Amino acid sequence: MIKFENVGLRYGMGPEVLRDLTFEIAPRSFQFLTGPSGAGKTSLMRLLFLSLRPTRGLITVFGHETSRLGRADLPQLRRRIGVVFQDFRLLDHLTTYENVALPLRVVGREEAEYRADVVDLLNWVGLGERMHVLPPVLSGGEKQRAAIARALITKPEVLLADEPTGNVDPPLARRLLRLFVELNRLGTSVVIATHDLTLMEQFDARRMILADGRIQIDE
Ligand SMILES: Nc1ncnc2c1ncn2[C@@H]1O[C@H](COP(=O)(O)OP(=O)(O)OP(=O)(O)O)[C@@H](O)[C@H]1O
Repeated sequence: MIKFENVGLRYGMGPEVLRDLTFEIAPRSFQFLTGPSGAGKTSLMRLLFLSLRPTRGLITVFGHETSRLGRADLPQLRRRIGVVFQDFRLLDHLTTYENVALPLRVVGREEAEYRADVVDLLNWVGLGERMHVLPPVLSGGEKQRAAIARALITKPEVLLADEPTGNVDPPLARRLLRLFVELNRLGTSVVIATHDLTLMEQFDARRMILADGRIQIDE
């Protein structure tokens, strides 16, 4: 569903930070993306989300070779990919409920039609009681779960999460992992970028390991 062939990336005139990446993200698959700090995990996540273009090689997303796509084609493909950013990116003037509902609102859906789905999802991530508060009042773990719910509300085919357990304590990290595993069982492909070894030890999944700009895959 996402395919990289000999992909390379450099920023400006700098050295290549990613080199010769060839791999696939299969439908319904689960993988950890790992590697030392600065190895390029965030850069690779941005390539997967089409917010960066590779400097060489081919990236094919849902059957579309991305170098042939114009800017106007990207939003439609991106809607099929959910992303949880390291810094959550919640809007502080909207409630938790409104933040999660936002991706539906921006595509013109009526609230009456989606309200129950948003409430169900908030309950699923354990934020049912917190849906009417503003993000500044949420704890780090609650913000994380709100960001996950917002990424999932459009029922994406792939979920990308960058260090989703970076700001939470170990019991909550385990809970978030269970949430991702459950999501994967329901059919979504999951890519979790993390350097948290304890997290990876809790679930036997494919590991994509970045080092010196190259990728090694442990199936
Ligand atoms: N916008 C940018 N401009 C120039 N260089 C960048 C930019 N973003 C990242 N880099 C460089 O690319 C390399 C990979 O960075 P990236 O943030 O992708 O790594 P990472 O594995 O996510 O690191 P961390 O685990 O510390 O978040 C680093 O050498 C970084 O300095």
